[in-house]
Parts: sequence; structure tokens; C-alpha cells
Amino acid sequence: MAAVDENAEALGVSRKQLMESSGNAVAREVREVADPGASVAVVAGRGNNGGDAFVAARFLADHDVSVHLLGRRETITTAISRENWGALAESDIPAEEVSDSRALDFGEPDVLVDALLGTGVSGAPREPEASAIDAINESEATVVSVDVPSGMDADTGETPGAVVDADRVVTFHDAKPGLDGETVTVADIGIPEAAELFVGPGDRNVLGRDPQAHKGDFGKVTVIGGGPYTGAPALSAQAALRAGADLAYVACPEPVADEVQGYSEDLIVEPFVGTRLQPTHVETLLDRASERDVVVLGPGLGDADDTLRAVRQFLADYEGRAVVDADALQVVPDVDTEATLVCTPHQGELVKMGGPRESEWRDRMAAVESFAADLGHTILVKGAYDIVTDGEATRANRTGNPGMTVGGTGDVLAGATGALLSVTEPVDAGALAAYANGRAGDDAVAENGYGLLASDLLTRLPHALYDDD
Ligand SMILES: NC(=O)C1=CN([C@@H]2O[C@H](COP(=O)(O)OP(=O)(O)OC[C@H]3O[C@@H](n4cnc5c(N)ncnc54)[C@H](O)[C@@H]3O)[C@@H](O)[C@H]2O)[C@H](O)CC1
Ligand SMILES: [K+]
Repeated sequence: MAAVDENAEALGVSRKQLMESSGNAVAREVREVADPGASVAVVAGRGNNGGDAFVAARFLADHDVSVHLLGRRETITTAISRENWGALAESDIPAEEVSDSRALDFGEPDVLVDALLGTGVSGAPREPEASAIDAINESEATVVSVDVPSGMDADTGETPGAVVDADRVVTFHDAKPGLDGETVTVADIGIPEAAELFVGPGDRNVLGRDPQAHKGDFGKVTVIGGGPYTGAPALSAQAALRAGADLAYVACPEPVADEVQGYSEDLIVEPFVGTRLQPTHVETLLDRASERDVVVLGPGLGDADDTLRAVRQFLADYEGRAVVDADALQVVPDVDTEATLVCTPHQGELVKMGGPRESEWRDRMAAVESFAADLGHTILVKGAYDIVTDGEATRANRTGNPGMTVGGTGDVLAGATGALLSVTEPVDAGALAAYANGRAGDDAVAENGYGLLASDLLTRLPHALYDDD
């Protein structure tokens, strides 16, 4: 939900607007259960859940409203909630601050609005909230809970401690688990569909960095590639580093090893004998892969028969996480593997894998979703709108521009996906890599115009993935 909020903000719908809509929805619900003139007591906590209720109070001028904040105004946790508390002071709505739940006296109202705790709760309610919840439950009033009954975990529906016994719940944007017995209204608060459908800056929240982290915590990625091409594996491995991996290895044929190393001293090159990947290399590669977090299989490997046989053997025995790209993709549909794969085809490669041909992007989303479900792996289809799906969750990405049709941008994407796959789940890894790759391309074109090189994306990946703007 926090990610969707941030995406909405990036699309021009601020959190403050969302709070205004939320509060309005609560007021509508109150009007349904209480006629004008009825008494309404709002019991609010210090988070945004309370903020929603401050807004609701402003929309209930026809009712006899009082607001009771459990805490002091200085302890309100968010700026927008504080602003809405401030707005109450500019009205004639009685609003009191109560630090001790024993001093909480909301009388005998017709309606109680429960806005103590929302989606920000963690664990069982502590004091003074726990006693305030008891007080609400002892009241005869009709209880309208904001977002969730206070004390209920919005993700799981679990109630580890005291919880408000609500008559009605006004929940925002999406239904929440664990609600039954109450009358539930799911209120549309104006979050644009695009905030959920398209990957946005909020999706990056899954990429935390623990200050106590050690070398290797953010992933060791091996790129198995090269042979006919040397630039591709070097781009992938550098992209893995720029997307946050700690170590990037390139397993490539001996004759191209110097060239790959020559692209960057940051890469650890692990050559194998011969001019291309062959079945005799597979055992050693599997051994090494077992010490790494993710393998990126494909960049620059070519499609010689024995190379594709080697790819098939590798995947049949590999049980870890891998990104499969380029010529290696055609092997995936007929290999039986325990591995967790993120396949990164463009439209032509997808068709070669037996995938759908739909051209309109929404139709393609649905078709690729069911293809991924059948395949049993995550697919990231590259295009003007990238589609990422594991057969259940499906996202689209619209960063990027026509300048990115240049060779090598797919290798960068595969490497970035590899890095992110070592720290997040497959759909998130693919979605974020597509987003960052496209944004890096957009930044490069904004700075220099068209004529970008795939290598221009590399230094722009960190900003696209980790900067706050
Ligand atoms: N897009 C949306 O869905 C919108 C939701 N809105 C509302 O915002 C709340 C979530 O707000 P948040 O500030 O994140 O958290 P809460 O108000 O739920 O509470 C945080 C508050 O409570 C303290 N706390 C946490 N755990 C406990 C505990 N076990 N015991 C006591 N106190 C606890 C914490 O420290 C904070 O002070 C959501 O539910 C909606 O109502 C917005 O309106 C925007 C749109
Ligand atoms: K609540």
C-alpha cells in the first residue's frame, strides 16, 4: 500500500489528497448511520488513521461532532495528519488532546468513529491505545472503524491483542482480510489505476540497505555468457554491480576472457576452455553457481547446437535462481528444472518460446500471464510497455524510450534483474529492473539526446534504483 501511495504521488495525486478523500468517505458512512444533529465522537490516534478522522470531522458540520486525540498534538507522527489537526483548530469543532486513556471521556454518542490504529499498527496494541479500545467496546454507540478495526493487522487480519468490535468499517482502496460480521465499505479514494498497474518509484521500497550489511549480502551474480559476442556478458555483469550486487563473475570461453576483463577491472572473470559453452563445462559451472546467489544465463552465448545442449543440461540440474536471456531462452519450454527462473525475452524471443503474439498491450498482459502460469516461471517481456508476470502477479513498465532499441540494452536489463533477484522476489526483481533500465535510458536521452549506448545506462542505474527523487 505504501508503494502504491508513493506511485500515486509521483502521478500527481498527493497523500494529502488521498487523506481528504479517505476522510470524506468516512463522513459519508457516518451520515448513513446517523441523521443530522446526531452526536458523533471521533477517537483518533497519532498516525494517518487519526488524520483521516480529523478530515471526516470537517465534513460533518450537520452533526454534533467532538474529536478526541489520544496523545498530544506534538506527538502526531505525520505532517499531513498534523496539518489536518491544525485545520480543526480553525473550525468550531471541539477537539481535545488526551494523553491518558483514563481521561478519555467521549460521553454517550450515537456514533463512535474509531481512528486509533490503521495499517501502521505492529503487534498487539500497547497503552494507552489498548485501554482506549476497551472503552470504545464498552460504549453503546454505533462504531465506525476507519480502514480497519483498531488492533487488527491489515495484512493478515490477525488480532494479537485488544481489537475494536466494529459495526461498520470504511476501508480504503482495497478490501482487507479478516473482516466478517461487520458491514464493510470499500471506498475508492481516487488512487489512479496506473499507480498499481505500472511500476513506479514506490516499488523501490523493497530495496532496503541494512547499515550492518557485509560484503556479499547484496548478491553474488555469475553471468554465463560470451563466445560469439564479448560485450554482452561484460554489460550484464557491470549492470549487476550497478544495480547493487556485491560481486559479479563472468564465466566465458578462454579466448574472450581478456577482452571481457578489458571492459572492466570490477569483474571477476572465470574462463573455461574452448571457444564456446559446451556440455563438458556444465559440471564446473554448476559447482561455481552453487556458491553464488544468482546466475544470468545467455548473454552473448550464441545458439550453436552444443551450446544450447549445455544450457539445457545446466538448467536441468540447477536448483537456484537464474535470469535466462537471449539464445538460452529457447531451451526453457522443454526443460524440466527445479530452478527459479526469470526469463527476459523480447517479443520475437517470446514467440520462439511458444508464447503469445497479442500486440495490444493489455491483451498481451493477460496472454503473457497465462503463458507464465503454464511455463511455471517468471517472464519479463521487453517492449514499449514491458510486462512482468509470474502467472499470478502482473505488472507493466512504461519507462524507457525508442533510443533503447540500440544493441546491448537487453544485456544491461538481464544483469540488473540478476542483481535484484538476489535480494527480492522474481516479479519484483523483473519489475524493478525494467523500471530502472528504462529510467536510466530516459535520463541518458534527456542529457544527450538519441544515439545512446547501452553502456550509457550503467552509471545511471544507481540513481534510477536508489535515489529518492
Ligand atoms: N492509501 C491509503 O490506504 C491511505 C491510507 N491512509 C490512512 O493511513 C493509515 C495508516 O497510517 P500510518 O500513519 O501509517 O499508521 P497508523 O495511523 O495506523 O498508526 C501509526 C501509529 O501507531 C503507532 N503504533 C504502531 N503499532 C502500535 C501498537 N502496537 N500499539 C500502539 N501504537 C502503535 C505508531 O507508532 C504510529 O504512531 C491507514 O490505515 C489509513 O487510515 C491515508 O489517509 C492516506 C491514504
Ligand atoms: K482504525
